[in-house]
Amino acid sequence: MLLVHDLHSGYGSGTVLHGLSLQVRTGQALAVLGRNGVGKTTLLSTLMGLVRPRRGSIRLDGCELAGRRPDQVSRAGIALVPQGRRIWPTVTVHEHVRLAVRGQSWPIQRLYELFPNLAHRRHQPAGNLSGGEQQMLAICRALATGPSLILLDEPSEGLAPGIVSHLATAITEMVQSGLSVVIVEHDLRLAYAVASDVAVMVRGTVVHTAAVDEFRNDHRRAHQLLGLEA
Ligand SMILES: Nc1ncnc2c1ncn2[C@@H]1O[C@H](COP(=O)(O)OP(=O)(O)OP(=O)(O)O)[C@@H](O)[C@H]1O
Repeated sequence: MLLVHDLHSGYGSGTVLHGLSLQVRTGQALAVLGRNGVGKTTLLSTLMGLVRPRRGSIRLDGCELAGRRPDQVSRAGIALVPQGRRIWPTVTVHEHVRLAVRGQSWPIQRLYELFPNLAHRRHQPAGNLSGGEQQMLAICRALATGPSLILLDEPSEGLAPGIVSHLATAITEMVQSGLSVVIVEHDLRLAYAVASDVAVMVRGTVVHTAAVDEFRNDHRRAHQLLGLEA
């Protein structure tokens, strides 16, 4: 279980997260929603150790991670799939996966079963893949590190709707296998398809949490918090 309590972080003299708290149960997918600039990416960067928290606690299965370096956070079981994917265009699919593999929880064969397109294109440079395949590769590479919690930052960005539904299937399979997921996503169809719960951020803190079914039927509240049409 991930337990985040009273988290404060930011850049330089600016504070972005103001006492944020949330929790993610083992095997749960939580969608973090919010308008542009409320601090969703900063939250994921802080959980991963890329931005140092100024105060607060990040506990994964009882282990305190606040203040740890990204490599320590990774070894403790958290993996980040960053916005923009950050794959290496000239490196083959298989090398991406092989270089990341750690431990036994997601052996390469199992990863290729989850993403058959990548298996077919394993010997091609990642730059030849479509945007959707590159996103799958970024997820595959994160899974290869053997995490218990995966952080997904806007995985649907720039992808066609058909590809997003493939992505939803893959993420759902990951959750069903026991992985915990935090997904930051503007595409509410994807967020609702994969997550059981939502946490809504406003100005650097979580102001509302709910089960997905409850939230998606509460149009008024979604409108207020996310600026959607009622
Ligand atoms: N590297 C950085 N240095 C300084 N300020 C930053 C940096 N990254 C983000 N910020 C600022 O932190 C605030 C929160 O940004 P963040 O990207 O976390 O929000 P977000 O909710 O993920 O937004 P979006 O939905 O547009 O991706 C913004 O005011 C942004 O300008």
